[in-house]
Amino acid sequence: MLATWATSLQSLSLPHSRLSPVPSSPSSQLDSLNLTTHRRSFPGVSTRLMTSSDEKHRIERIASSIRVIPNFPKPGIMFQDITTLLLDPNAFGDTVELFVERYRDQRISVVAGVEARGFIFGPPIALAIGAKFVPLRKPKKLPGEVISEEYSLEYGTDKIEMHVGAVQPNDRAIVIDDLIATGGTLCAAVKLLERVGAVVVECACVIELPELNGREKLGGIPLFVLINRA
Ligand SMILES: O=P(O)(O)OC[C@H]1O[C@H](OP(=O)(O)OP(=O)(O)O)[C@H](O)[C@@H]1O
Ligand SMILES: Nc1ncnc2[nH]cnc12
Repeated sequence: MLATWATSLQSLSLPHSRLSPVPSSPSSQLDSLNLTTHRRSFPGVSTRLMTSSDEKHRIERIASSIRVIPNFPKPGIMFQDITTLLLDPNAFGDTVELFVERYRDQRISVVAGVEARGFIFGPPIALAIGAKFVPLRKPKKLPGEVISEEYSLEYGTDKIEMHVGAVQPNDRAIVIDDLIATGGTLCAAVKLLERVGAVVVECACVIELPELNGREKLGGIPLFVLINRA
C-alpha cells in the first residue's frame, strides 16, 4: 500500500502543549455531536463520532485518490497530484472532515492557507470551525500592505506574503497546505504569523514526504499529516 496513516490519527489526543487535548469524556463526546453556532455544517462534512477504523478507512480512501505522476515537473520528482482527490467528493469531504475534527474544539481563530493548494483545503476548514481564512500569497499578488518572508527552494529562493492587519497579536493560528517536502514553505508561513504576534498552534498537511525531513525546519511547531509518501 502506498499510503501509511499517521499514528497521531489513531488517537485524537495530542502529544504537545500548544493544542489542548480533544475532550474524551462521555459528556464532551455528547457535546461534540451538537452543532453549535460556530460549527456550521456544509456539504460532505458531518459531525458524527468516528472510530479508529472509520479513520483508517477514510485515510486509505484519501491516499488512493491522490495520483502520482513520475518525473513532473522535472526528472526524479514523484509529483503528488491532489487534483484527483478533488474529483472524488467523498475523499475531499473526508479530508476536510479529518482536519475539522482535529481543530474544531481548539479555539483556532485563524486558518492560514499557503498559495496555491492551501487555498483549496483551508477555506472549508475555516468555515467549519468558525475561524477566519488568511491567504499567504506568492509575491506581488496581494494589493494591500504586506509583510514578506523569503525561503529556500531546491534551486534558488521564493517568497510568501501576508496582508498587514489580517492577523492580530494573540490570534491562534493553524497553517494548512497540501504537502510538506523540504519544509521551507511552511517555515516561512510560521514566521509570518509569529512576526505579527500570533500563536501558531500547528501546521497541517494532507501529505508529508518524510525523507526530506521538512518537519525539522518547523522549529518545534507541531505538524499533523494524514498521509506519508516515500
Ligand atoms: O516543503 P516545501 O519544499 O517548501 O514544498 C512544499 C510546497 O511545494 C508545493 O507548492 P509549490 O511551491 O509547488 O507552489 P504551487 O502550489 O503554487 O504549485 C506545495 O503545494 C507546498 O506549498
Ligand atoms: N513531490 C511533490 N509533489 C507535489 N508537490 C510538491 N511540492 C514539492 N514536492 C512536491
